[in-house]
Amino acid sequence: MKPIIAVNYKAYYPYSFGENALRIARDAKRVWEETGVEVILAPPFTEIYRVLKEVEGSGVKVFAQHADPVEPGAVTGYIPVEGLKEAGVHGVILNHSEHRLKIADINALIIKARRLGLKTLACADVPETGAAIALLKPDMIAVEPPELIGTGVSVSKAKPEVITNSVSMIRSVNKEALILTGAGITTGEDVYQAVKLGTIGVLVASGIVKAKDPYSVMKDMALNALKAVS
Ligand SMILES: O=C(CO)COP(=O)(O)O
Repeated sequence: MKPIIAVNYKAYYPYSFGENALRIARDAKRVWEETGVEVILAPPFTEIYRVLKEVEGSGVKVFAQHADPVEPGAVTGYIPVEGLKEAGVHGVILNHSEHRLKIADINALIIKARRLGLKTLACADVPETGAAIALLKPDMIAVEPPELIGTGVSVSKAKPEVITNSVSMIRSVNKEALILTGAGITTGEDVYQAVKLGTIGVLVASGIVKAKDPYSVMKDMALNALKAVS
């Protein structure tokens, strides 16, 4: 199975927006072409259109960072899944630590996304909630300890047991979901360890988005992920 490098742009300024958002998209396309690794980009809502145009025709997938648990209609400022589908994204991140949702809403959003043909990447803070969310059958689950997010101290090195426990707890209730991890991932070595510990890839933000050269970081991560699965 192909490893996955998912890039959450978050809303870093100026890194996540405008020309910088496009640069990361071009870099991701290059990494996909050169390695064949599955690359997922989750830009801010405002950048979805141009990022999608930039990666068109390549294997790079574009996800939204969030969807609101609302029906389309008089819901000013909210983003229903239907709107994301119309924007052309391939999938959506749900329940990121910085944008949490109630379990009932995660369930309803996963069901709706599936009906509309969108993939779901649901996040969890600890292995136990990862397993609870696994019962809802998202396509992917990323367990990210919040205390390590944005620190540059990787879950792979600081809390490898979070990864191994996530894999065993999630697999006890769901055999299919692709399991990712994240938080503090900055190097190829972090990715190598995450995959060796049983995941199929990583969800990364600052280590790529704020890097001087996002291409070389992504490429190194992709090559290490491939080395770990071989
Ligand atoms: O929250 C994250 C990805 O969704 C992880 O963030 P960092 O990669 O910046 O630690």
